[in-house]
Amino acid sequence: MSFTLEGVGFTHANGHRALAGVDLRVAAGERVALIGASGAGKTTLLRVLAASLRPGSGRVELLGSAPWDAAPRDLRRLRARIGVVHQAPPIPPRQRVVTAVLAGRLGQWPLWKSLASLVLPVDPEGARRELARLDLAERLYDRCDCLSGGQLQRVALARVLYQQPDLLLADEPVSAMDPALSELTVALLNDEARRRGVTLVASLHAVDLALRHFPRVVGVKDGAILFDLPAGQVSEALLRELYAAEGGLPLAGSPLPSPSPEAGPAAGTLPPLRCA
Ligand SMILES: Nc1ncnc2c1ncn2[C@@H]1O[C@H](COP(=O)(O)OP(=O)(O)OP(=O)(O)O)[C@@H](O)[C@H]1O
Repeated sequence: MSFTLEGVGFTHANGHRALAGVDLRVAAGERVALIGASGAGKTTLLRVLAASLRPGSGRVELLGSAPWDAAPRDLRRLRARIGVVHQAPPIPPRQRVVTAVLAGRLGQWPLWKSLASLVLPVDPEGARRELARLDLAERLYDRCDCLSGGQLQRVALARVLYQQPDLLLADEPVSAMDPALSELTVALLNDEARRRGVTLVASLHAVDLALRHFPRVVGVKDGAILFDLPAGQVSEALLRELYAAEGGLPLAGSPLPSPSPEAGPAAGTLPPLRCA
């Protein structure tokens, strides 16, 4: 089992109950989409799965260990095996793209290597390779505050691809991308998970993307699981119930261009900071 949640509940400090009685078991290598209206609890659920939020009730087991019973060092090791793509990537604005991508392995490298990489990137070719998969290789040495929201999301995805985690969590990873790029990016995430046998859980606003790319779809409503079904069994009636408060189904649309990986600048020395 990749993870097990049993009766998980979480209430915010202001008394707002974000999760209640959530049961979810996902086997290693499964690919699961979380869908649901805004405020349903998807981010909170992903934060519990990332071992960054301790639930107030219930049992959590992640990658074979109970994070909240583990010693601090074991908890750090566990977190290094979990890759998270945040809704708004927490990337320092002045950081170069290459450094942001290589940060994916900070939890796995010895301290000297992590510190060295902050000064002179230790594996620019590795970073370039992952960026190329997202058609962003030419921005390798740019500063992150020179990127658009969608480009920044691709940097965050390149970072998690570089990390090679055992459990990959993505919170609305394509929310700032246009429909065509969203389609390509969600397909890439699924290909990566399939190829490496990694467990993938992604929350998505676009229902059509979720149904097209993920074998298993979990509908979250009011902090609880409304349904947990193979994508082919998710009916329109269930979707209407899930999004009743939103007055319509959120869709992305899906024209499909082909990827065009581009070579970036030569590695080795750092070119001056620039905004391309
Ligand atoms: N820090 C907080 N303090 C109080 N309530 C919060 C906090 N963060 C989230 N909530 C509430 O918890 C509930 C679940 O929020 P969550 O972010 O998990 O939803 P979501 O499904 O990810 O929404 P969205 O799709 O808009 O990102 C919401 O009602 C939200 O208002």
